[in-house]
This record gives sequence, C-alpha cells and structure tokens, in this order.
Amino acid sequence: MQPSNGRSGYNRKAIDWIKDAWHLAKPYWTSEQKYKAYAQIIAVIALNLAYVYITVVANSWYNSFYDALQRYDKKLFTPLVIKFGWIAFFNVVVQLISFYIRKHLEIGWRRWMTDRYLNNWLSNQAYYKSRFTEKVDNPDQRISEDIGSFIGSSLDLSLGLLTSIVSLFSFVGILWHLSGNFNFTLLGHKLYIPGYMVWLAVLYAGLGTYITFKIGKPLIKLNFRQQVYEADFRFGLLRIREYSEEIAFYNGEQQEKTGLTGKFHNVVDNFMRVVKRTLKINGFNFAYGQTSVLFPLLVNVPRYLAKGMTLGDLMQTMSAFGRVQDALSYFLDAYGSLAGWRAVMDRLYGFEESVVNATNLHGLEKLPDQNGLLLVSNLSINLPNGKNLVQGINFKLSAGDRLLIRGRSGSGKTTLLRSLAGLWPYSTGEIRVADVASNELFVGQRPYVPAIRLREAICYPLIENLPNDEALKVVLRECGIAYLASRLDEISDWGKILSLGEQQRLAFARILINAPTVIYLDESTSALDEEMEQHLYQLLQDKLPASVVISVGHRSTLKQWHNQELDFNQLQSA
Ligand SMILES: Nc1ncnc2c1ncn2[C@@H]1O[C@H](COP(=O)(O)OP(=O)(O)OP(=O)(O)O)[C@@H](O)[C@H]1O
Repeated sequence: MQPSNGRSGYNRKAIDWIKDAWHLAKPYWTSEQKYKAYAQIIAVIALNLAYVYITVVANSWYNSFYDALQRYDKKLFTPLVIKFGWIAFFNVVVQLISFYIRKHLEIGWRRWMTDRYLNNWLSNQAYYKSRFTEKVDNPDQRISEDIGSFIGSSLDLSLGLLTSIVSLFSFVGILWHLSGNFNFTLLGHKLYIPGYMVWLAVLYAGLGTYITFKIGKPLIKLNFRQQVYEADFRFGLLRIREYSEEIAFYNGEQQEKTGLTGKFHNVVDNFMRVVKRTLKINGFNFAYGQTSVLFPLLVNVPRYLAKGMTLGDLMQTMSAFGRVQDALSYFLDAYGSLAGWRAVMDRLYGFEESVVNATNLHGLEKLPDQNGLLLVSNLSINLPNGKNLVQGINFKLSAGDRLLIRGRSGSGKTTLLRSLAGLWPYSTGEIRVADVASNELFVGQRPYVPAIRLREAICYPLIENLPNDEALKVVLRECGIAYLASRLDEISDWGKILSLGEQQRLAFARILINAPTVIYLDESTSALDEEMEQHLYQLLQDKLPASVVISVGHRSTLKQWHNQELDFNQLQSA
C-alpha cells in the first residue's frame, strides 16, 4: 500500500523506498524527453566513473612520490609534480563538466515534473475539488519546493551510491594487492589471511556503520517530524498574511500569537531532540574519523619498520584504506539525506493521491438540449456527508430570462450555483443546456481580483483579444469606476486595495467585457447602495439582453430585475 497523505512512509522497507521513488520518477523517464534525460544521466555517470579513475591514478601517484622521497630521487621530483598538476587539472575539469550537465538534468526534470503537477492540479478543477478529498496541506510548497528537493536528493543518493560502489571495487583491488598476507601461527599451524587490510577495512566500516545506525535510527523519524512542524508553522504564518485585515479588525493578535507560539514550540522542541541525537552521532563519527587515519598506520607501521613495505606502499595503503572506508560508510553519510528524501516523497505522494481523487469527483454532466438555454429538472443537492440539503429544483430559462434565487441563510443557494457550474460532486438530477460549450461567468460576493496588471484583472479570465484602452475606459465609466482608468497598467494586490464595493463594480465591468451567455450573481451587489445596484442591473439588461442571469440575493429591490423566482424556503429536503 502506498503511504497516505504523506505521513506514514518512513517505516516502509528499503526496497519500497526505491519503488516509491521510481513511481514518482517514472513519468519523466518514460516521457518524450527521456532520450535527452538518459543522455545526460549517462554523461554524468561516465564523468563520475572518470572521477573515480582519477582518484585511483592519484592514489598510485602517492606511492611513486613517497618512494621517490624515500630514495632521495631528485630526478623524479619534477615529473611527479607535473603529473600531479595534470591529475588536479583533469579532476577539476571532470567535476565542473559533471556539475554543469547534472544541473541541466535537474532543471529539465524539474520543469517537466512541475508542468505535469500544475496541469493535473489545475485541470478538472482538482485544485478546488481536493477540498472534498483528504486534506493536503501546503500544495504550493509541494509544487514549488518538494519537486526540486526530490530530484536533487534522488540524484545525490543514487549517484553517491554508484560512485561508492565503483570506488569500493577499485580500491579494494589496490588494497588487496598492497596488503599481502597476514601470517600467524595458531595451535602450531602456520596460517595466513590474504588481503588482510581489506578485511580490516570491511570490519572497521561495518562496525562503524552498525554503531551509527543504532545511535542514529531515531533521527529519521525526528527529521521527518521537523519538516512537518516547520510546514505547520509556515502555514500558520501564511494564514495571518492572508487574513491580516480580518485579524486586525478583531484585534485577534493574542489568539494568533498563542497558536503560532504553540506551533513554533513544536519546531524548537523537536529541533533540540534532533540536536541531541546528532550530537551523539557526531561524537561517535568524529572519534571514528580520527581513528580511521591512525588505524591503518598502526596496523602497517610494524611491517614498514621491519622493511616489509616501502614508504610509498605505506602512504598508498593509508589513502586506499581511507577510500574503501569512505565507500563503505556511504549509508553512514547519507543518513540525514535519506530522512529528508523519504519525507519529500511522502509529501509528493500525498499530493498526487489527493489530485487523482479530486479529479475523479465529477459534478453533474450537462446534457445538450435545444428546448431552452438552461433547463434544470428534479435537481437534488446533498452535502459531502450524504445528508440531503434540498430537493425538487426545477426551472427552465430561455435567452434573456432572469432568475432570482432567494431563501434563508445556509439553505443551499450558493451550492445550487456550484452544482450548475459543475463544481459540486454531490448533486443528482438533470441539467440541460442549449450549447454545452457555452460561456458562463460566476461572480461571488467577494469577486476574485488577481494581483496582476489592472487591465488583465478586470478582463479576467479573458487572456486574448483584451479590449483597447478606449473600450476599457467606457466600461469602467459605465460601472462607476472611471477613476481606475489611469491605473490600468499598475500591478498591485487589488483584492486588498480596492474596497468591496469597488471590487463588485469591477466585477460588472468584467461581465460586460466577457459577455457570457449565462451570468451567475451570488450576492454580487451586497456592498453597493440600491441606486448603484439598479444602475448595474439596468446596464446588464441594456448591454447583454440575450444573456441568462441567475442572481442570489436577499434584497427585495432585486425582484424587479428578474422575471422568475426560486424560493428555497418553499423547497423541502429529504
Ligand atoms: N465543502 C463543504 N463541506 C460541507 N458542507 C458544506 C460545504 N460547503 C457548503 N456546505 C454547507 O452547505 C450548506 C449550504 O451552504 P450555501 O453556501 O449553499 O448556503 P447559502 O444558502 O448560499 O447561504 P448564505 O445565504 O448564507 O450565503 C451550509 O450549511 C454549508 O455549511
């Protein structure tokens, strides 16, 4: 079973971690970009192998250099220094090219994956319907940060593993060759252990990894929790920014501070646990690291002093031992990254699951019909928990008809509009329209005014063929906001700057520009005086006489602008 909602993956088996990673990575590596991606990864792998080869050459250079020193061989000094220069040069070149190609691979992969996530999230209104499925916190963070972290960590860990394995095999060979046999007598029998330095390195690294694993195991869980607490805290801060004015009006700072302090307390508390645990691991690792320099020296110095090996052999053995030890300690070093990698995978999983489930939720499908512009028969609206809200809704609207929906608060008026717009997955009945692809526009009590250039915000969601300045000015004047004409090219957070009444007038300008066939107005004039309300409804009648208008509102003055009425107080629930 896949981890659900990003909270349970860290106790899965190692093989499942790889399967989970492949599940997330597969769409890119089998996409139309796969050839480019494979070429890049092959190049990076080849360069990593070249890097290991360079370290092998450098390792044998040590032998030659220290042997030359031991023999006071002046002639060899200059060629050996030049050779070292070449080794260093190739090392730098290989690493720089590898870095460059790898970054290209990373950004190409991230671009593709982000595009896919955005498409899935924004199509079929999954971004909206995910409110009905499991709650996924911070989808923005999942798209903006987690994809990049997943790609970076996957490449780091897999290339690190590959380099460690290749390095291990290369240096085990060298170490085996250098270490010779370890001869000893046991119970009168002469025995020997071939390549004893290799066995010592395996034993040494195995023991080190085992102890680190034992001390560090809780760290995976702690790091995972750290990410969750940090995300909770960030989400809390984000909400304050979003609702700053409402909080300020309520003087709700104390309440908010208490909530945020609680969340931050979790961050600090867990952080200290991470620090204490890391202290233990680091304490061991430092001691272990220091001994790993001394250990091969202590083992080999007796043989060197007995003239059983040259100074070059001794230095090369020490360096090879270090390399073998490094490679074997791969998991020891990758410990912290593994925890982060798992957490990121779980968050992406949770996001993918939620998007799939949301995409599978469908509103009522609209059927074609030439009998009117909009026909609703026997519509019944339920809540997500299955409880019926209202049933038996019937009406027929032809071009130019205007329907007023009234009823007490919470009776389901807005939810009817959601059902008509295909956003509510819990309705039954039949909706028929003259043209399935007809153009609809929904205007809520607080119209959505994006933080973009004002002219685009007014015309939203129109993106092509925007009216010219003159046409825009006329519409703004007609809607009573002529003074905004001078700010058409300004980019601001209009939703926070404009008053609610200004935003509602802007929404009417938007209707005139988009000229939809069906217009939904959900208490869209609630912040305006009756005079302005009359003026705007008159404007709709004059400019868009053929459009169907469906209004939700409590004011009795609205009645005169509608020729049909649906009273929710007269309807029953099951
Ligand atoms: N996502 C949701 N999950 C559960 N219940 C919901 C959801 N959205 C709306 N409801 C419930 O559906 C009921 C009808 O809500 P709706 O917004 O349609 O009422 P309304 O008639 O438009 O109210 P008002 O006149 O106050 O705007 C309410 O009880 C509301 O709590």
